[in-house]
Amino acid sequence: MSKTVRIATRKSKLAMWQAEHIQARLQQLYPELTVELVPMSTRGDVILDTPLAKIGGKGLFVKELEAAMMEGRADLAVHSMKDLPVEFPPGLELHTICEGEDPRDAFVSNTFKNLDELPAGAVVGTCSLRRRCQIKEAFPQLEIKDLRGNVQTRLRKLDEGQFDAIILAASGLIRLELGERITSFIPVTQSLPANGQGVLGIEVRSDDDEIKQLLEPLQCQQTRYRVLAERAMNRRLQGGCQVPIGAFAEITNDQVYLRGLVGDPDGLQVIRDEVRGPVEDAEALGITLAEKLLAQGAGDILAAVYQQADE
Ligand SMILES: NCc1[nH]cc(CCC(=O)O)c1CC(=O)O
Repeated sequence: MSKTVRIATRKSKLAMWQAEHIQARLQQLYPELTVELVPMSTRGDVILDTPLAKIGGKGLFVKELEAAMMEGRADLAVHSMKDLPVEFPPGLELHTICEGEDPRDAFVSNTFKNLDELPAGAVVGTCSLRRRCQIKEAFPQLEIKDLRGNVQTRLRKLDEGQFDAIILAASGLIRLELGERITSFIPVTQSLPANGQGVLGIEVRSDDDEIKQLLEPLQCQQTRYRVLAERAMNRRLQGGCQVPIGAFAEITNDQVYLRGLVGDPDGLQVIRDEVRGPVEDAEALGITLAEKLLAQGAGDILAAVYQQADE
């Protein structure tokens, strides 16, 4: 039997690394299989000059990959869980949650050691409303400027002197073997990560039992609980991927410790709360936390953010 499995992926270096990582794991598990990559560009890769928060739109980075799967040009798609919309189109589903990389945000600078060291007026690059909100809340004297592009482009802009520091997901840098560029890891108490940060998810056709079977050994149960709790919170808040929402679940001894945050992009109003409970209740805990946040006004904050993005 010489079956071919095709992996749909974006063309960025990080996306390619992630797809190649899954390709290598499948190849190792099933030497008789031919595993191929199907690289493609998405709308999110093409529109590079507009802040992501403005173009918003759910699934900016996944629509083309999903079309390829629906049309049978690919069998699976590897995604950063963080960039995935909360819902999937009919006929497709998130099947595999792989083991996660470090979930924290990374502080990257050629001059300063961490956020606390930055002088007033220093310019920090990020286009994440979640990062912006938390930095502005704790350090209102800093200036936040939009920073777009793939990881390499962002580092180049820092090195050219356009920013005093930039914030990136640690996981992306580590995967690209750029871990030495991480000046310091930002504690989750200072920057609560995005839901699913550092985790790879694999999307497949719902009716493709053969592919699901092949992917089973790549599942990580601990990470699945984490992702279940975090995504349930986001879903209940109706948050897309470009919103100032933080969600981070730690799993220890079959217990979930889920922390959540909703704030406005300038960090003027930030709501935090947390819940704990057994892993079997991961999803319910996410919903409970979302409702606690909504009860404290998270809905109004998010509505204002969405309205601004539409203008
Ligand atoms: N939004 C872009 C994005 N999507 C996934 C990652 C890498 C981190 C991950 O695996 O979650 C990044 C880069 C970043 O946030 O710095």
